[in-house]
Amino acid sequence: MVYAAEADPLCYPGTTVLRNRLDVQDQAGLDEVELALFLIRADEPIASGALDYAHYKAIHHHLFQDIYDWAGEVRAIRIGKGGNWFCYPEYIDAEMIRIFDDLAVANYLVGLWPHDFAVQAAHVLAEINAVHPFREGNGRTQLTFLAVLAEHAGFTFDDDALDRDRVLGAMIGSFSGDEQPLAALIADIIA
Ligand SMILES: Nc1ncnc2c1ncn2[C@@H]1O[C@H](COP(=O)(O)OP(=O)(O)OP(=O)(O)O)[C@@H](O)[C@H]1O
Repeated sequence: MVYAAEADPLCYPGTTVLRNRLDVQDQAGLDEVELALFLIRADEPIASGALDYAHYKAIHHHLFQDIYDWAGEVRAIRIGKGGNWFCYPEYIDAEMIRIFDDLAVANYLVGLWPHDFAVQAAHVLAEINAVHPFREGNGRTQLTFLAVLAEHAGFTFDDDALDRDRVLGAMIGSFSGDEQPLAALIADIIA
């Protein structure tokens, strides 16, 4: 997805196309290979971990390692979408550590009824989305982590039930503080 961003050293000069390991310099071509390589990695077992910030970064690295040298690394520039600016880069680490500390205190949402899991997981996802730690690949990392979190808590997670437009609408709503559509979406895809 194309971001509103400052001049970005990660992009080819004079473009908004991210430098990539395949050296594809047009956005349509990059979108195509990025999706193909992502799908291969998404099909592999996802890195196991402690459901902490390091694990979250390892998931991003796993998914995007074939495409970007900086896979698993936090962005260094300010970015936003649709008029919403995400966390400034200098505060990303502190915010992510806080979010994952809260998740640990909540015992990783284990032992909850599905409705309560959905409400609390929606809050975690909304917070991570507001931080948007990576330059690209945040949405796919969020959903992959949600699947890991749901399965760890004993739920099954139905990827196929994810509707892109519904996810987008729910995430945008959550940015403005309305987490209910995101909670309803999560409740619909876990069992
Ligand atoms: N205007 C917005 N405000 C808040 N969040 C947004 C907005 N537009 C998109 N998002 C969220 O940002 C995430 C997408 O981030 P990013 O483009 O880095 O990830 P991606 O994996 O490359 O893209 P996608 O999720 O579209 O496949 C998604 O969770 C999406 O719902």
